[in-house]
Amino acid sequence: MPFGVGRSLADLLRLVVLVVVALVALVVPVLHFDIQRRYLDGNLTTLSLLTAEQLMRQVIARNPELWDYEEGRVTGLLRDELCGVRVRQVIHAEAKGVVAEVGEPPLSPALGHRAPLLDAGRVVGVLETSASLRPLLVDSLLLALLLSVVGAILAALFCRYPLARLRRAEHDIRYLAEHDPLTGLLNRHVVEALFERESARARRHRLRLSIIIFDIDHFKRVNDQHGHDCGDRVLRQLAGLVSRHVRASDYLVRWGGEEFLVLSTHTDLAMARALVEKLRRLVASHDFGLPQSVTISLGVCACSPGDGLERCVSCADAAMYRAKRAGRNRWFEGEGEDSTTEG
Ligand SMILES: Nc1nc2c(ncn2[C@@H]2O[C@H](COP(=O)(O)OP(=O)(O)OP(=O)(O)O)[C@@H](O)[C@H]2O)c(=O)[nH]1
Repeated sequence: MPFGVGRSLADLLRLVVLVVVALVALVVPVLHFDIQRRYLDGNLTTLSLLTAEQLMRQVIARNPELWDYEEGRVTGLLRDELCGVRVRQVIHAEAKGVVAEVGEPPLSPALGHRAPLLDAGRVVGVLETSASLRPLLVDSLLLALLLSVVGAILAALFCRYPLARLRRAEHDIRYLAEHDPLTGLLNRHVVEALFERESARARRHRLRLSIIIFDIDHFKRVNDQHGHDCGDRVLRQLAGLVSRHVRASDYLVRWGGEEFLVLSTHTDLAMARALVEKLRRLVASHDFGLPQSVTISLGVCACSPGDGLERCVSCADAAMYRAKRAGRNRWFEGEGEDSTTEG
């Protein structure tokens, strides 16, 4: 009968790790692309500001066979990297249109610049520089892929080791908070939340919900006559016995010392009566390894829709005390109309 509420710290941490990995894999490549684009843009601007003379000096130094300089005009082709970037240049002579074009126009998306081409202070044409952004995009996409893979591996390792340890610790803490250490049953701290959940479900599906409270008869005598350890053993045996005979959809709770509560879902009063009688007989006929038999007194209450936990418990509790007063080893139902004794 596992019971857990709320989102765990481990779940929250896992979410944070996934968000961080996704952000890094997204933001770093975008930043990388932006920085590279600015760098390229700066280089194109620098190149556009070259004078014809400077341009010629650089170009001829690199490709002397391709270049020709006549009457202060630049003609010819440049296929090279200037200022560290591969560029396409279209050089216009004054009023003569394009006189030189370098390579194919870059595929879009591309960056472009236009600047006057000067020769000895005279404008001899227009220098256009442009560069494709595709290599940068490819680089950034590869970086995103790399970061995603590395991030996924790190996140998987984190979830497998530190997070798994945290999850186990959380599980242990939750188990201790929700269970009774002696019997392993749920403890009374969880009943409020359980009842809220199950009564909401019962209202939605028009089902009935019953509460049974039972208490071991003269348990003090067991402790006094056979010792506290023997009393503990009886409590553990009783818990195991009853939990094997209630439905998986029922909740068996150690309510206090030698008192137990069953929150029985999908159970109306007729079914609850049958259950309490079954439990009473079961315990009374079980061999706990003691000279005397162990019996229980029970109280049952079929909760009405809208009843709170407190009302249902006090109804079942009052019925159980009536059973004690009436001689023990018997059960009463809430509001106390009926009772039965050992058959
Ligand atoms: N061994 C053991 N005894 C417990 C534990 N919790 C409560 N008890 C004992 O349960 C006994 C309950 O005694 P009482 O409240 O007088 O009830 P009772 O003797 O069962 O008598 P009735 O309930 O009236 O039938 C006390 O002796 C408690 O010490 C526990 O965890 N282990």
